[in-house]
Amino acid sequence: MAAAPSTTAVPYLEKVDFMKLQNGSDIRGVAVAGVEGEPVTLTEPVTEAIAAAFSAWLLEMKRADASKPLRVSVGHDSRISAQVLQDAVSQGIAGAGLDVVQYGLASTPAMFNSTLTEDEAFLCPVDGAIMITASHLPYNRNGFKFFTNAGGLGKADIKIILERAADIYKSFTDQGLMKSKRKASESIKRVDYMTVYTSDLVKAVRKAAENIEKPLEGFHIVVDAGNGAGGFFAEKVLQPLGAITSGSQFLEPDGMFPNHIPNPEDKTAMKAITQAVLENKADLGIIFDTDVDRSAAVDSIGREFNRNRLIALMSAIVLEEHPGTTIVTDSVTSDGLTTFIEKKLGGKHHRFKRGYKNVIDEAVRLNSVGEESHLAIETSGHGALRENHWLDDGAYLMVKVLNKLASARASGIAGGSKVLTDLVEGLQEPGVAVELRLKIDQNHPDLKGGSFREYGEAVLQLLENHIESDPKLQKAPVNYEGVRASGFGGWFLLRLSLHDPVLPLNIEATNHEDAVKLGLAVSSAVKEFHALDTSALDKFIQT
Ligand SMILES: O=P(O)(O)OC[C@H]1O[C@H](O)[C@H](O)[C@@H](O)[C@@H]1O
Repeated sequence: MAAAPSTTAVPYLEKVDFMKLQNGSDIRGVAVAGVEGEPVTLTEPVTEAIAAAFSAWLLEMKRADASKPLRVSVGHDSRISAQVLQDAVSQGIAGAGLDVVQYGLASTPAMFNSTLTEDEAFLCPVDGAIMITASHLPYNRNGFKFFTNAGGLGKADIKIILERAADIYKSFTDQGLMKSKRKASESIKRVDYMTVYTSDLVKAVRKAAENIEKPLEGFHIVVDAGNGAGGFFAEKVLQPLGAITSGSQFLEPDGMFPNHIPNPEDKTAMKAITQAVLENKADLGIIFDTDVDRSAAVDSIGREFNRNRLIALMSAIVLEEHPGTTIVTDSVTSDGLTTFIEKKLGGKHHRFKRGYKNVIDEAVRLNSVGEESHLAIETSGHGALRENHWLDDGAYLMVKVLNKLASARASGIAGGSKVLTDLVEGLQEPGVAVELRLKIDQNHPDLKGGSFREYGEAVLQLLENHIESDPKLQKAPVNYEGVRASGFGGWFLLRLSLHDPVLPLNIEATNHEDAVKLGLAVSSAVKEFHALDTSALDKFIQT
């Protein structure tokens, strides 16, 4: 029960209120009031407690070499709550006795990079980094991602930090908060770190192009940053490399995202960049999500390098450099992609679980047990390369694509982005590809007090039994998540969402009719589960 209304800046909160802010390996919540049914959960004191908890965690991690105060960098995307949360985060860090270095508008990968950069003039490397972002979520949300030089924090660390934050929060007083505010205002340092990060990207392309100063001279490349944090890519990366960037759009940060959702998985967003490429007769289009850890591209004739096609392109590039290497992907990749990677490119496709951190951790694990892997990539556009410290960086993925363009030009091959399009030649693409998200009603009596996860697992178990008794369906021989089967010239995967009480169903087939047959197979298996909202599936199989 909540305590009586108080005049303090620190209203009573339970530990569970903190735990609810965990979203896999991120923290996410509501930071702006005004949306019905979505009360603010990331208040300033909550944020300060989380930053203080991260600082305490970091102090423990780095205790051995903490002869001088630890440094933590703080950056944010274009959200309207960014400034308020940046102040609260800074107070949490300063209050814990650590040094705060603010970067202002930044990308998530740049924040990780700041733990690796060796440059004292920019107060680098930092010991820890906090990115304030909620990726492509609506304007009222926000959240945090945390990094050390070992990479992004995982689920288990986030849980510890939130538990600790709940305890710290309990000890907050109005006077204590005033004190940390004063401490922060006296000690915060500001650094233009994005200059360091972008010049690293520029250097990487120049190096790949035998140190030509402007290897992209003559290329016309348009960027769509969706009013997120990625606008820097046009001016600070492409232009110094000689590319023309006119026609680039939505480069100005605007946390209301007035043009489209900054998300390469969003159809409207992809349409917007495709249109910009065609209207400007550009060689290439590049699109980023809000915090630039994801990206996609569009070739000069408007074909998307997105989802399986982006993975195919990146696999082709990486397998040229590392023949035979294993490509780790998420679970919703197509059968056609496996054939392409294994038969055409001579690599190995390891289709693992959904979730960028899962994919990256799996690639790292494979290398540690002697299986060489250089690329971990998700259909969502998250991708990480071994050569880039397994940092999932949408901008770096595009650097690899630019390298390919530049080296083709250097060796006299003309034709704009055709060199890229040719690389994915032969990838079989389904006529129909859908993702239907089936919600589990957590208050339904069918759950019998159990969790939605248990309920979801029961649905999956029954579906698996059905597949085994259906001669038209073949269960995927190797599968790490949910239930995947092939049949009718296509496949489906039903799995539990990483975060929500939802069973996402992916279906791919040559045509709608076959996709419906796959949908019907799932539908007949799950029909007894009344807490499962199958309306999206019902609608699909009726059309
Ligand atoms: O399991 P889902 O609900 O489909 O969500 C899965 C997605 O969640 C987040 O957005 C992660 O950043 C992605 O890496 C992941 O793919």
